[in-house]
This record gives sequence, structure tokens and C-alpha cells, in this order.
Amino acid sequence: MPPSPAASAAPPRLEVRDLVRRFGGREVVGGVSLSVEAGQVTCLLGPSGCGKSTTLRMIAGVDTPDAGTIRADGAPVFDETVQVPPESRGIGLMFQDFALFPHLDVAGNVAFGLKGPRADRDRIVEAQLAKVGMSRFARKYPHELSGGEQQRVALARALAPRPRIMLMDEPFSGLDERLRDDIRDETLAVLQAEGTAVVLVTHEPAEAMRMADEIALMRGGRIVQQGAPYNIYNAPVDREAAAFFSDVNVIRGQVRGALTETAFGQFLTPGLPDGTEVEIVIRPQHLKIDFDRAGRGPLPTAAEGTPARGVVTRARFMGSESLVEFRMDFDGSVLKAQVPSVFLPRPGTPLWLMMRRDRCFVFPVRGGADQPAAR
Ligand SMILES: Nc1ncnc2c1ncn2[C@@H]1O[C@H](COP(=O)(O)OP(=O)(O)OP(=O)(O)O)[C@@H](O)[C@H]1O
Repeated sequence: MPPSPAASAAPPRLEVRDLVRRFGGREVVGGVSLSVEAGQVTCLLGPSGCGKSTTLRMIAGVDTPDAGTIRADGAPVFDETVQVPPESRGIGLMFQDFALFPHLDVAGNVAFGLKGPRADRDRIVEAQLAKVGMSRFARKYPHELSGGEQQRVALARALAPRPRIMLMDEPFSGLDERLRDDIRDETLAVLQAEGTAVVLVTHEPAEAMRMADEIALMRGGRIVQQGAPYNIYNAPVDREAAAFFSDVNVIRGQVRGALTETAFGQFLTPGLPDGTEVEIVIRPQHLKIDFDRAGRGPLPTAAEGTPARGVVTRARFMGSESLVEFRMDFDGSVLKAQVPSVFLPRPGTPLWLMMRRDRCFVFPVRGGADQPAAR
């Protein structure tokens, strides 16, 4: 019988299941599962201390899980009976503080750890340096290179043994911003061309969105949401997930007959019992501003609901946009709107705000285990 398509599909390059790690009785990684295909980048994203680096160290083999399995191309590298040592896992590492060896020149650094005949090693070093655009620096020493050049050499060194999997822990955080963007893009292009599966740890949402095919958003040792950057940004699982990527505005209300009444009009909140407290969350760029017409604002619309009036308390020019803060007439709360920078109202100006209904997220308020309710 021919194998079914599912049975014949290649296993993921890296597959992590239910990884657990405890330190002194405290669970710092609480059941993390990931699957990364060849040529794909998965970012572990989350605040400091959420367990990203510990997860990466367990995959690398420099820390031992208390439970779980790790497979590379379908073969276990860690489970109840197997523990493959780090150097035999076919995994490359690139960490922020993973310095080059100062006493070796660039070629020597890239060759370090390579085995086999000299001529083969030289060929690999040459090819890797060419890939990262560093061929002409082969005889230079690390102290003669800029931060970006050192990072390129570190990438060449990590790639030289042709790892199936590359683990990167905040590898770009030592670089200044402009250079960082270039190096990120170059690194990504090289890794994709090699077909390496990448797990990248970062606490910067912008870096994760720029680099990742998939983001695993972590909190308290667990993955709270996993998916393509577009989906995570546009359909967050809860208020904290939304707020991790940008400032958010939060309006509270209470459900009555599947609706929640707010100063911005009614929101549909089906499936929630009467009396449920909900939070309506919207990013600053999805608030719309209109002028005050002798105390009146624009008419309500289906797409934008009822306008609410506020007074500008602060307006900051940010280059491509302006960030405007309002004190709202209805309850004195402060809301933030991000608008094109041609608009920079003076403090004290009364203006009307509308919420783009299609960009609002509604979550019931309940001790951290929120589920999305409705739009
Ligand atoms: N060897 C260890 N012994 C005890 N506790 C540890 C050890 N390593 C990590 N931890 C704790 O585990 C938690 C998770 O640490 P981890 O370094 O994985 O977080 P992180 O998300 O990578 O944070 P950061 O972005 O700050 O590096 C932290 O509270 C940390 O103090």
C-alpha cells in the first residue's frame, strides 16, 4: 500500500514537546512545545525572565529538561532515555556575548571546530566568508573589525559546520539600530539560503515581527500564543498579548443583553453573561480624530460608532507620525492616538475620537485567563 501523504511527510527539522524546567522547585519553563521547519525562523518573544533563554539552552543541550522531548529531523536528541551531547546535536549557536576568539584571525575563527582535511576546511571557510561578505577580512583580527563585521564573522563561524538548526539569543542587541536592521536582514537571507531551522530569542516585538515566520509569545514559562506575526498582532489572545506589541487604549464596560454600552457607543459582546466586565482594547493608530464643531462632533457611523470628545493634553512629533494624548470628557481618562505627523494639535484643543470597530479587541476581565469575546 502506498504511504499516505501524512505518513510520507518529512518530520519537522526541530520538534520540541512539553519541555519543563524547574529551578529549586520553581517551574520556569512549564510545558513548551515548538515545531520549526527547515528554512523557517521561530521567535521566542516575551518579557525578561519568562523562560526564553532557558528553553533555548535546553534545546542546545547545555541545560537538561526535567521533562519533555526534543527531536531533530524526527530523531530524539533528548527524551527519557536519550541525551545527545550538545556538540553532536547538529545545532549552531549565536549569542550576543558569544565573542570571537581574540587570538585567532577571522579565517581561524570560522575554521575553529571544523574537522577533516585542511583543504576541505579552507574551502568551507572561504565559502562561508563569501556568504557573509567578509572574504577580504580573512586575515584581520577581531579587534580590527567593527561590531557589525564581528557579527558577520560570528554568523559565518556558526554556519561553517552546516548546522541543521541555529539557536540565536538576542544576537543583534549589541549593535546600533541602523546597523542592526541591515545585519538582521543579511543574516536572515543567509540562513534561509542554507535551509537552517532557526529559533531566535528576543524581548523586542519589532525584531520578532521583522525576523519571524512564527512567533511564540511567552509569559511565565508558557507559550500563550503562537502563530504568524500578522495573526498575533491582529488577533491577540488577551490584553497583555495586545499590549506587548504597542501601547493600547482600554475602555471598560459591562455586558447587558449581549451588548456593552460605552461612551463610544454599543459593542456586540455575544456569549457573555449579563454583568460580565469587559475590556475593549484598541491600538493608538486605530483611533480616528475629528474636529470640534462648536461642541459637536461628527455623526455616529456603523464602522466607527459614536464619537467621544476629549481635550488634547500632550502632542509629540515622532517623525512619520504624531502621538496625541487626550483627557476624555466622559470620565477624565487618558487615551492615546497615533496620527499622521502633518497633524500636531496644541494642548487644550478639543477634538473628537472614534474607534475603528474592526480593529477593536474585546476581552472579558478575569484574572489573567481571558479569552477573546467579540469584535
Ligand atoms: N540556573 C538557574 N538557576 C536558578 N534560576 C534560574 C537559572 N536560570 C534561569 N533561572 C530563572 O529562570 C527564569 C527564566 O530565566 P530565563 O533566562 O530563561 O528568562 P528569559 O526570558 O530568557 O529572560 P531574559 O530576557 O532576561 O534573558 C528567571 O526567573 C531566572 O532567574
